[in-house]
Amino acid sequence: MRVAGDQPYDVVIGRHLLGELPSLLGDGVRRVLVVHPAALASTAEVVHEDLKASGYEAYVAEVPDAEEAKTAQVAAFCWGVLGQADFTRTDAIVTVGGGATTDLGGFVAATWLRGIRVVHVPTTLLAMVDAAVGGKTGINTAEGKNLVGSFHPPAGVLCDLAALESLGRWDFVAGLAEVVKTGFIADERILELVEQHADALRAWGTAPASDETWAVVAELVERSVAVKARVVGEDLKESGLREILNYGHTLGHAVELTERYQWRHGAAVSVGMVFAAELARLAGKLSDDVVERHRQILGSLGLPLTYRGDRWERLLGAMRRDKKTRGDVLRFVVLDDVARPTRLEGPDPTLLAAAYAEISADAPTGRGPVAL
Ligand SMILES: NC(=O)c1ccc[n+]([C@@H]2O[C@H](COP(=O)([O-])OP(=O)(O)OC[C@H]3O[C@@H](n4cnc5c(N)ncnc54)[C@H](O)[C@@H]3O)[C@@H](O)[C@H]2O)c1
Ligand SMILES: O=C(O)C(=O)C[C@@H](O)[C@H](O)[C@H](O)COP(=O)(O)O
Ligand SMILES: [Zn+2]
Repeated sequence: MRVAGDQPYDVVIGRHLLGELPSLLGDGVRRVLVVHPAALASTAEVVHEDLKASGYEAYVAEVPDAEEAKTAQVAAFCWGVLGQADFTRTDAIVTVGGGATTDLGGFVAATWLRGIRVVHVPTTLLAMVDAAVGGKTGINTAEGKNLVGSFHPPAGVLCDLAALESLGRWDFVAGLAEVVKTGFIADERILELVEQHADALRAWGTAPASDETWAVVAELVERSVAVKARVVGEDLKESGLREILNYGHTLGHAVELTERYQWRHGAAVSVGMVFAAELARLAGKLSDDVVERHRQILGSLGLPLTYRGDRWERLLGAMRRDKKTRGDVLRFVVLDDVARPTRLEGPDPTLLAAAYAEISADAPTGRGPVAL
C-alpha cells in the first residue's frame, strides 16, 4: 500500500518479509541502527545479521519495554549510540517492536542530524494498523503523553503478520481497540468483521489461530492501514482531517497519564471512545444505538468501558494539554454516525461531567487484564 506525501512510501503487509528491508531503506545507506526492546531481541538479531549479510554496517540498540522507552533519557541513549558510530544523514534506523518502539525510534530518527531515514518493522497489531504508519513520532514528559515529538514519515513499513504469532492475548486485544476506532471513524465493514469474529479475536494467543481467523486479521490490518494511509496522505501534520485518528484519545491519553502508563494504550482509548460516544449522544449528535454499539463491540473483546469516578479534575487537567486543544478550548473528535466523524468544540463543563458520569464506575473496573 502506498502512502502519499512529499516522500511517498510503501506499507508492505504479508509474511516473512524481512528480505524486503534493503529496498525500503533505499539507496545510499551505509550504517543502520536496529532499535528494539528485549522482547524482540531474537527478531532484531535476525534483522541485524541480514543487514550485515547485505553489506550494511549494522548496529543494535536495546531499549526498555513499552512506555518506559518513550523518555528523553532513552532518546539520549540512542543519540549516543548514533554519535559513537558516526551516523550521517545517509544512514538509517530500523525499529523492530510495538508502537512504543516505533514512536521512540521514529523520534530519534527525526531528531538525529535533524532527520535521517527510518523504516519501521512493527511487531504488534497496534503498531501495524496505526503507530508505524503516518509519521507521528514522540516521547512523553512528566506532564503528559507524546508531548514532545515530530512528524517524520518513515521510508517504509514492513508489517510481517507472522510476528503476531507470539503476541500476548491482551496486547493483541489492545491493538483491536485502534482497529475498532478505525471502524467507527471510517469503515463500517471493520465493525462488522469484529462483531462476527469477536470470540476468536478475543481468544488470540490462547490457542493457534484458525485459517479463518488469520484471514480476518489480515483483512482488518489491510482495511485499517488503508484508512490511515488515506488520511495521513492527505493531512500529514494534522491541520484538519487527521484529527479523526485521535477519536477516543482525548480522554484516553488522560487516563494513561493518570494511571502512570500502567494501562495499555488501547485499553485507555477504549474507555475514551465510550466517553466520546456519550459526549456526542448528550450533545444531540449520536443515536443511542451507535453508543450501545461501542459498548457491545469493545466489551465483546474484553476491553474496558468504564473508569473510576473520582478522577475527573485530574483527567480534565491532562485533557487541557491535549494537542487538539486550542488555547482554553477543549476539542473532541465525536461522531454524527458511524463513519461520520466531526468535532465538538468547547463543550459546556456540565456536558463533559455528564459524559464522565456515564462511564464512571464506583470501583476501578478498568483494571481488567487489558488494563494491566
Ligand atoms: N505514532 C502513532 O501514530 C501511534 C499510533 C497508535 C499508538 N501509538 C503509541 O503506540 C504505543 C502502544 O503500542 P503497542 O500497543 O504496540 O505497545 P508496546 O510497544 O508497548 O508493545 C506492547 C508489548 O508487546 C510486546 N511485543 C511487541 N511485539 C511483540 C511480539 N511480536 N511478540 C510478543 N511480544 C511483543 C512489547 O515488548 C510490549 O511489552 C503507545 O505508546 C501509543 O501512544 C502511536
Ligand atoms: O496518527 C494519528 O494522528 C493518531 O492520532 C493515531 C493515534 O492512535 C495515536 O495514538 C497517536 O500517537 C496520538 O497522537 P497525539 O497527537 O494525540 O499524541
Ligand atoms: Zn492511539
